[in-house]
Amino acid sequence: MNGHNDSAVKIVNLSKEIKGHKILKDIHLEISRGKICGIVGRNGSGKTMLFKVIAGLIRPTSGIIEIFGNPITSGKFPKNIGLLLDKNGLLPHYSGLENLKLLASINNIISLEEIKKTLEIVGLDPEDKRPTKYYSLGMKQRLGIAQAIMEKPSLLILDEPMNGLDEDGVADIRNLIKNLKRQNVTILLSSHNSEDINLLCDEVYKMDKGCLSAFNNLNENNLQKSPK
Ligand SMILES: Nc1ncnc2c1ncn2[C@@H]1O[C@H](COP(=O)(O)OP(=O)(O)OP(=O)(O)O)[C@@H](O)[C@H]1O
Repeated sequence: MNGHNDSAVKIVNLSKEIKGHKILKDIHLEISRGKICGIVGRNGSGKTMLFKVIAGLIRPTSGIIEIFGNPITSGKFPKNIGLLLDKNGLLPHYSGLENLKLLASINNIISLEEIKKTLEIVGLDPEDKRPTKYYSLGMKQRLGIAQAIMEKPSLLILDEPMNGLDEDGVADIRNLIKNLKRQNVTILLSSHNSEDINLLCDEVYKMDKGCLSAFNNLNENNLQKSPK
């Protein structure tokens, strides 16, 4: 294996402009297979946009993105990427299990047993028949994470995975992320919590007004949410 084959994510000269507004500016990023890469940055700095472009949900204005050596084609969501975004698009009138069954039917590569097992892994009861509209924020977040990991992606993108979770929830998800790393899953995650970033990430980048740079100076001041 040469170095190139160890690259999980390779981004060169990536920019995204919407209506004259530069949202991502000349981004370069390379993540090796099996690493956890953290992205920090203020609200509105462009983290979510970067994740959407990497996942092929939004077409970049210019630049190259390769996932495990394959160029991303926008409009096609790659099967080896699991994605958790801040809005998780759950169907409110269906149970957690029904939501996942419906999503799993798109690719049809996992069994009902595997779906139920994933719900247990994230701490939800597969037999819970309540519609997700009655779920707490933390339960919805757990279900979103289950959706992202259920098909065992090689690259997992987690936008603020700890959002809405209580202390036990945060501990559960941290353990889950560490376990996935042991299985050589490459993880890209954003967080406003310096402890999560410190504990979990092998490398950290900071997004600032659409520019991405290496970041080594982790403290609360640098991770503040937004200018007040
Ligand atoms: N579809 C769109 N059209 C126009 N502007 C957009 C669009 N989507 C995002 N933006 C803008 O791009 C910028 C980056 O947004 P993004 O959601 O990526 O920030 P973020 O770093 O993820 O913030 P947060 O920490 O709040 O999640 C913001 O100024 C936002 O208003």
